[in-house]
Amino acid sequence: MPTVIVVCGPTGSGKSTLRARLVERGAVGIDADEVARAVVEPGSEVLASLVAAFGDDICDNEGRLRRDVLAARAFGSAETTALLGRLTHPAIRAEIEAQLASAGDGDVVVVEVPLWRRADDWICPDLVVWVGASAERAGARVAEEGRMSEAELRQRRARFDFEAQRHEADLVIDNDGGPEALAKAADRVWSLALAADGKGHRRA
Ligand SMILES: CC(C)(COP(=O)(O)OP(=O)(O)OC[C@H]1O[C@@H](n2cnc3c(N)ncnc32)[C@H](O)[C@@H]1O)[C@@H](O)C(=O)NCCC(=O)NCCS
Ligand SMILES: Nc1ncnc2c1ncn2[C@@H]1O[C@H](COP(=O)(O)OP(=O)(O)OP(=O)(O)O)[C@@H](O)[C@H]1O
Repeated sequence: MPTVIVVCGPTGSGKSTLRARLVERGAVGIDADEVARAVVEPGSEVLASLVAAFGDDICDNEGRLRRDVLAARAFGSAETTALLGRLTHPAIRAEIEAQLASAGDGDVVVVEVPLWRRADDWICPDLVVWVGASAERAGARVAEEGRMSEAELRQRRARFDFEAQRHEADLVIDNDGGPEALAKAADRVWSLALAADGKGHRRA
């Protein structure tokens, strides 16, 4: 059995950076956002179902998803947000489960999955790590990267209950410090993962 770490937390908090630090220490990395992009490639069944639900104009002339258009339409209400999840999450989960199933005994697999909740009842990790950074700090970092403004980051964070997610985590990392502090936190996660040795919360 591999040891599975879930890394979750708000937009721009440092999840990918922590995942990268863990991969440097020997973990196998999985990024749910990357999987989520793969399942809506042109010609995919998931994209066809999204077009049927949200309209033809969520795609451009080449049949590629216009993410901003879908986001504007889907995140407008709780009902359409839930519909988006029903149409996309099964395929995302199936692909992540397949990648987990192909991991070897003794591997440490780190799954970065922003929207994970224990009640969703999938993955069954040995260790759940929540990475948080203040909206000011995370906003400054992503704005410097040119990825989004602080206002957009706040808007994205408001779409999901990250506080409830934080309360469910085994380990909470405050990533308002610098890269050295995050590297130390990665060392701590790594030693907890090695101690868990695939015998954590997961069901048989
Ligand atoms: C609608 C999409 C195409 C918009 O893409 P876009 O690149 O503009 O935004 P992005 O994916 O970065 O999402 C931004 C943030 O919105 C929030 N968010 C995304 N999906 C959801 C959701 N179903 N429910 C609540 N919040 C969500 C998260 O905070 C996320 O970090 C995209 O969010 C999507 O495909 N969502 C459905 C799949 C999903 O839930 N992905 C999230 C991780 S697996
Ligand atoms: N401890 C840190 N010190 C300085 N910069 C950091 C630190 N942690 C993360 N960053 C920077 O903050 C930005 C956001 O980090 P990252 O991409 O890891 O967040 P994320 O949670 O994966 O974001 P998203 O939710 O969009 O996937 C990046 O530019 C990253 O280099």
